Amino acid sequence: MAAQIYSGEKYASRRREISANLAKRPEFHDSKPLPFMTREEKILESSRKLTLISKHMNEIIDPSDKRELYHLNCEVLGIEGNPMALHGDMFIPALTAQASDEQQEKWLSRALRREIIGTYAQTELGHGTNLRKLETIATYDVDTQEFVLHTPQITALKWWPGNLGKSSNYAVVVALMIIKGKNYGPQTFMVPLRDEKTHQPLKGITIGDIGPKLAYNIVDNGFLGFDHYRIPRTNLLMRHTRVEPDGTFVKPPHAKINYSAMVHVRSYMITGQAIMLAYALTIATRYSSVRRQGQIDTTQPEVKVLEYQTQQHRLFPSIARAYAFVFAGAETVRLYERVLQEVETGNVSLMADLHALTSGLKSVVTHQTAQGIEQARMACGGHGYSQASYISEIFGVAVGGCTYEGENLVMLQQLARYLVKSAGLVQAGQSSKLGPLVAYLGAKSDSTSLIDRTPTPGFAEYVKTFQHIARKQTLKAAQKLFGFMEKGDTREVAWNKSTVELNRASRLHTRLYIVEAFVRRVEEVADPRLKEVLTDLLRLHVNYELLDVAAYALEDGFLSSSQLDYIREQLYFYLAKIRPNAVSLVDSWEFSDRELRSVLGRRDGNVYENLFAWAKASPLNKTDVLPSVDKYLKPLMESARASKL
Ligand SMILES: CCCCCCCC/C=C\CCCCCCCCCCCCCCCC(=O)SCCNC(=O)CCNC(=O)[C@H](O)C(C)(C)COP(=O)(O)OP(=O)(O)OC[C@H]1O[C@@H](n2cnc3c(N)ncnc32)[C@H](O)[C@@H]1OP(=O)(O)O
Ligand SMILES: Cc1cc2nc3c(=O)[nH]c(=O)nc-3n(C[C@H](O)[C@H](O)[C@H](O)COP(=O)(O)OP(=O)(O)OC[C@H]3O[C@@H](n4cnc5c(N)ncnc54)[C@H](O)[C@@H]3O)c2cc1C
Repeated sequence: MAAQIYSGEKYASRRREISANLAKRPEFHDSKPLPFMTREEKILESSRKLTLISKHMNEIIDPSDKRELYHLNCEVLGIEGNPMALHGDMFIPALTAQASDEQQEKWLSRALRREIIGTYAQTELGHGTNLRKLETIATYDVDTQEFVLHTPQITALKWWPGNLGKSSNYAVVVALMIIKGKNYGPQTFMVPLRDEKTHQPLKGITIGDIGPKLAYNIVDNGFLGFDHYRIPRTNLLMRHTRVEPDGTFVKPPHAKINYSAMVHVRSYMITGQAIMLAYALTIATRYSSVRRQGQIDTTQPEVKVLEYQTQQHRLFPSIARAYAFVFAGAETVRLYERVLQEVETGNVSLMADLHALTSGLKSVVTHQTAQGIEQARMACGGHGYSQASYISEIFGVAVGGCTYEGENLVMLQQLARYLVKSAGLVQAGQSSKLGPLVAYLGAKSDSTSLIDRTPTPGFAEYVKTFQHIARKQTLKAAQKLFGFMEKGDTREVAWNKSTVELNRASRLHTRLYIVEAFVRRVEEVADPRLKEVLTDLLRLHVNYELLDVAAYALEDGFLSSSQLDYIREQLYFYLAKIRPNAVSLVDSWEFSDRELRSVLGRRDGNVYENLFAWAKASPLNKTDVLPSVDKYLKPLMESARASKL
């Protein structure tokens, strides 16, 4: 099963080897539990481990293999980030996709060797979503052939970029490019921020950390201001866009080609989110198979809480989602890598499809992941609320994905633009021009779903029902938009009046894609035992997901209420059928205890002993009487007693 999850036996077994190797190297382990450390201690600890990784990586992994590096990072550094997180996730991808060969020679090679540390500085105090209104300006000075970076007002301060505050000495900075008074929109520049030897900020640079956040606190998200700060013309990233010495602007082959670092993260983060959801579910499912509370049969001993149907309903559909997301994530990564290669040859035709797909997936997956993690926490009762479970940290890191790389409701609208265009083609009788991801929009629906009309309905019946729902909602939302425009609204106003419905269409389209990705993967499985378990999980998934969106199919009679009852019964049947495999389904992700960092979710199942040992190790328990008691509480109680006398 691990080979299914990790897209092949090779990587699945490499993960095991890497974990086994690290188990023998205590210097790579957390020196104490992360929840017992201050933010400064965590950053120090993470930097210590980063240095070790840098020194010894070649002994443990193949450093050219992104997935091996990712696993090493998960084991050693964990999810709370590290001082070079953005260096790998965005700085290097931005240089790879946007720097010219010459620029790569100069900077990328140094970045890969970690001679310099970089980040991606785009968001500002006043603007994150609307990139066309960023306020940092890069004005071209033809005389000196330099760009002058400037922060004209407080809202123009870069704000949020990860590792900008304290760790990075370079950044790929996004600024509005002005040449001879003309605004050429957001462009990307390579900008030195700190002296390479002293790490002191360079003259003209104001820089620092933005303070603690909900989670992800090992990362020093930062602020940055420029005071007429000059960089050479050749620091504009010029793989696709160019500015000649005389200020002539050479357009790229696609207007949004500079957004590639964002598309990179959106493509990869689907897998990252699946893994974080699986972390929380591993913890909650293991714990639920140890925790005994209450009886189902009063003549029998107390049961494991996992026997309760409500507990199964709380956890198992999310287990199915974690599988669905990791399968969909593998597809997006493949598409991203393909588009990256095609863009190199000048073919930008798939950029719009990739943008639409990743915009929808990042939004739906992050939202459902956060929901699933929070349910996993509640499934652990009181102990879920303790940081010993580590679920609160997993939640905090994962839920950040709803905001970063494009706020979810905004990104759903990006997909909606693509869907509306496709609906326009259908309306114009040009369905043959629809791309493969939206071809279903041009197909005709059956009048009713055939679910429950055959003894064991195949997945095709479910897919058709999801297609019907997504198609209906897309065409309806597009119709709403076109209707407002026909009545005289501008497109923008009409769009704003239709966005709730448009975003619903985007969600339904994306959920259909996720179901289809799951079906595609299960159909490929050759081993009959694996296929059976995954088929059960997929059946749980399609029934759960369909129930969740059934209103759309009920309202036009595509599904009847008796079919709905059938779907509900199927759901309950598969909850019970999956129960014996539940722990194996989470164990198959093969997370080591080190990687999980959860006292509650350890493989040994010795929950109570582990919790007690953890509590005893809490810094508050170093002494029996705290200084705060000596200083305040004792005098308070004493004075209360004295006044009573
Ligand atoms: C199998 C398991 C193995 C595990 C394997 C793991 C392997 C891991 C390996 C490597 C790991 C590497 C990554 C791991 C990542 C995981 C964790 C990551 C943690 C990261 C930490 C946090 C990072 C956060 C960083 C940031 O947040 S950076 C800032 C991000 N900011 C945004 O996203 C801003 C959002 N706004 C926008 O994007 C844009 O403004 C907008 C909303 C898209 C609008 O733009 P604009 O105004 O310019 O355009 P529009 O007018 O709306 O549209 C015009 C047309 O342009 C099209 N368009 C827009 N964007 C694109 C695009 N990118 N591509 C193509 N086309 C685009 C748009 O569709 C319009 O088209 P039209 O035809 O409709 O006109
Ligand atoms: C953990 C974390 C890490 C980050 N790392 C980085 C980084 O490394 N580099 C970087 O540059 N940035 C980074 N960011 C910033 C992040 O990318 C932005 O916060 C994000 O893109 C959202 O933009 P915003 O903050 O401007 O939200 P806003 O756009 O202000 O969103 C506020 C509300 O307005 C709504 N809204 C905005 N525009 C529209 C619209 N057109 N239609 C309808 N509703 C709208 C949103 O839906 C939301 O409800 C990070 C953020 C976080 C949380």
